[in-house]
Amino acid sequence: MDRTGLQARFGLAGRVEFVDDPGGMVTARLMADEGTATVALYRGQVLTYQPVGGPPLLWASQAALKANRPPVHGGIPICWPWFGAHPSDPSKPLHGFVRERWWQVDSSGVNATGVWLQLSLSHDETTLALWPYAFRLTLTVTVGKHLEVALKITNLDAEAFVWSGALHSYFQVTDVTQCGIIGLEGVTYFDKVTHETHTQSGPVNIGAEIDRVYQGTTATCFLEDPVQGHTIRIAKQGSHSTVIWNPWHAKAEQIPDFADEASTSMICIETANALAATMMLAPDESHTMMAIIDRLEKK
Ligand SMILES: O=P(O)(O)OC[C@H]1O[C@@H](O)[C@H](O)[C@@H](O)[C@@H]1O
Repeated sequence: MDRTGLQARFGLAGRVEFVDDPGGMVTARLMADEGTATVALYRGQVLTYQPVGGPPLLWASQAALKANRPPVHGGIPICWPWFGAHPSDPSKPLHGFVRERWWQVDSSGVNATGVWLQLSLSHDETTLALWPYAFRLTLTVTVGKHLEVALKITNLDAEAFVWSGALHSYFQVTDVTQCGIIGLEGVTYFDKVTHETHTQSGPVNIGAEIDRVYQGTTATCFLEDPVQGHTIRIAKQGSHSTVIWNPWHAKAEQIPDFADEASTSMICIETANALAATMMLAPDESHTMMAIIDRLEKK
């Protein structure tokens, strides 16, 4: 559907409007009294979130958006139905296939939590060729006092299926080397850089490549940015692992559209179900994984 058709069906005066992102792709802008967010319909990807009175909280590669070259690093890409490499076939796309598809707009509205938009994506011939199960995903993005991103996964198949995935959130920081992530103390993680397992002690600090899957954790994370003078709070539901990722300078150079300075101005804290948190869904069963993001000002 074109932008005018979307505006006529799902636009809400002063609350929901359809605009183009820097790459000319149609994007929904949600405007609440407490903040704004944009959601790209291609990829089903939240691109921006800015609470009123504060800076943007999500980082996105402007070069990637302009070029519209997959994968677009930034905002909140959705990894599904597998996280990372496909478990048995490395030729299949990293992080699954739903971030390179058009999502359908189902509805929009305003409720007590804020301004919301619901998108959905279901199986088709191309998804069945990559992954042989019938499914439906609904993505509900709500902006109010927080940004809430809820991914509901429903098994429409006659067989049970196993999935892993993530809301792969990129956060904007001033200088990541001065930040700390609180909330993962005592949690065991698999380090994808060294292939070792360790237990976190104290805050997570970043000064080199980091790619870790923290396992068996439902904890809220707090990203402290002393230069900005605020903390970004990332709470979650229906998620049993948290992924922390920054490619750092050398790896960033190998990623198209990932400017070198991005290594110090962003950090991914991903609401995930990965590795040991891989889930099985029986026919007709659903599961919702949700990230709830807001900003705490330094008192
Ligand atoms: O470049 P992509 O496909 O968006 O993936 C980025 C990164 O995503 C992280 O979640 C993974 O743990 C990393 O291993 C991966 O490199």
